[in-house]
Amino acid sequence: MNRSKKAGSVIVACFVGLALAGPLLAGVEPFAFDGERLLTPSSVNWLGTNALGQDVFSQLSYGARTTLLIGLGVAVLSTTLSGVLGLMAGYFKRLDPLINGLANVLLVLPSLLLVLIVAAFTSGGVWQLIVTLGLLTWPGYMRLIRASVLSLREREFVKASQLFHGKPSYILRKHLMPFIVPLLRTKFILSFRQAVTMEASLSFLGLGDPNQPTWGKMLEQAFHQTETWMTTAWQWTIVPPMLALLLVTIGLALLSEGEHQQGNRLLRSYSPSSRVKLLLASSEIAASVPCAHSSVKAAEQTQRTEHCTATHAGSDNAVVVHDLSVVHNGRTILQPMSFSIAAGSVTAIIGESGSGKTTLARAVYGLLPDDVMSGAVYIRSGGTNGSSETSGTSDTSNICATNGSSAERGINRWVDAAFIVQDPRLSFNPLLTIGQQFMEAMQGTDASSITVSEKRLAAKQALREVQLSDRLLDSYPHELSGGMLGRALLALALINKPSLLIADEPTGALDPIVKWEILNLLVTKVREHGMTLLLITHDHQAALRVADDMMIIKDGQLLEHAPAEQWLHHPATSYSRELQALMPSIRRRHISEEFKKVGFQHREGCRNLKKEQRNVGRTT
Ligand SMILES: Nc1ncnc2c1ncn2[C@@H]1O[C@H](COP(=O)(O)OP(=O)(O)OP(=O)(O)O)[C@@H](O)[C@H]1O
Repeated sequence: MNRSKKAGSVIVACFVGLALAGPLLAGVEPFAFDGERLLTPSSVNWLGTNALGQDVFSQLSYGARTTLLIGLGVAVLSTTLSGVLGLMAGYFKRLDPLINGLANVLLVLPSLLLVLIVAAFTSGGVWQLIVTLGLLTWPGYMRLIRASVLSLREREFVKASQLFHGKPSYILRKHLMPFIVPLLRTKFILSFRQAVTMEASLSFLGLGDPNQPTWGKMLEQAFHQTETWMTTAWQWTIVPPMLALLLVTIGLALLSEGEHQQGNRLLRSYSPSSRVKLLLASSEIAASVPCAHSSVKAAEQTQRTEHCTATHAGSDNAVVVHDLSVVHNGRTILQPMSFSIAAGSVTAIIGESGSGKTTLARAVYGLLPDDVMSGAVYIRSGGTNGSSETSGTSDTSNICATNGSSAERGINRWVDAAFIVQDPRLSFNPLLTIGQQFMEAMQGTDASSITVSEKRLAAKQALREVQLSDRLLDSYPHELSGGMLGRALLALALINKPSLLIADEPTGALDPIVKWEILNLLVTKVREHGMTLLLITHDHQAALRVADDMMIIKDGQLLEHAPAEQWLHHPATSYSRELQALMPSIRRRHISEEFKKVGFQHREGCRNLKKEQRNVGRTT
């Protein structure tokens, strides 16, 4: 329970206590003429007496009963109507026009006028007021709930339940209701508060129930007695009911704010982490970062240290991770780890299911909330704004540009780094065309000088690069096959030429042929543009075939981070040997042969790239 909710609960609980125990403690009826007029507070009359000689404390506590009863009654009735009618309107297409039409009629009616008329005709009876307010205040939240149900109704889990002949009542109760409970809680509190203020206003206007003591009526009586203002009597006849009304509404407001904050928790958890920053003076950061994981025995990692030292010494890192750890609800998911990824390299992260690969990728990309993540991640700035230059070319200038105040900014998603998820359908908004989503991705760049038609041209080019027709720009995601969506996502990730591309099982949902096509395309494009790839995969053979470096994760611990060939021939941990034992030996030999070829080509490519970078650096 958050602080607002706690404070609100305490205040409301105090008034519930007053409503329950107050009348017993007062010992007198609220309308009994018990003492002299306008008696000051004393041990007999705790809050003195009013101008009619009635006990103020007794009226205040009986008033709390009436107020809370009306609040509760209206909240229950209005919330039930909102929930039930919202569910029915959203789920049953035939009932929707009827319920929605009724809601529209009620929304345009002047509800305050209706309440006044009903109160005037029914002498302000408590139950009449509850029914009137309950019947008039459901449409707003009903429409919110209906909208949620309309969208939830199209989700796979609801469709699956319908296919298994789940009864509507079961689907509504089990699958849809849990989603709208937070809305109902907020609605309950808001209706309660609205009813309390409405009742007080009606009583103050003399339209409340004359047989029930209420805070509004106490105020009305006090305001109409001139002695109240001529003497100090206002201190006990006006302040207590006024304060009670104020506190109850503040308590309810705090409760609703607490609900709101709680509801936003999920949303907040997806706000970009401030621990992921742009890599600035990379050499300084790199020098302070131990390359190997501290928990790995020193003897086991001599060779790796050489590799890492070489990586740091070049200060040519695309990613530097410093003391990164992730703890979810007290459970350590990632143990502290520090490493760096060389710019332009492909690093495969492998490990068994649940070892923390996705968590690591999400932490590096800044998708985890700050409160579960500690340490820091630095990512080299990227983005060529769709130009045909390689990101390697832009990197040099970007690193220089970040040596100032702009270096403090967090990374720009899709521009400095991009994330490809296992199911491309989850990355695309189903309601926007592919083209619109490309435009959105390009907004993060320094695109003020680029016109819409130029952006569209860049998007078309990106689609062609992944062998997709540029006509797909006007298609919606559901019109594309899984393989096409995979390619489109790759094109989207490449559009700004980010310096880092994180791919979490990018081919997991595809058939073996398309899988290889996409993986090849991914690695080819990454190499072509001099980008850095962090590839999470369960396919160890594929990882060995395409990766320069391997990262082995087990139980949230970075066991090994070594060049792929070295890892293959000299695994440093028994876990790596176990993983390798699962790979067919014939394929291993084949991969080993391939390494010689691919490794040579890659080294050549890197050398050429660095030469190009130096040349561009000189000319600029
Ligand atoms: N939001 C979360 N709250 C609590 N625990 C989580 C959360 N996200 C992940 N975990 C836990 O962290 C551990 C690692 O999960 P993660 O998804 O990173 O594994 P993985 O190696 O990517 O697995 P897979 O290969 O199956 O995708 C799991 O035990 C998971 O239950």
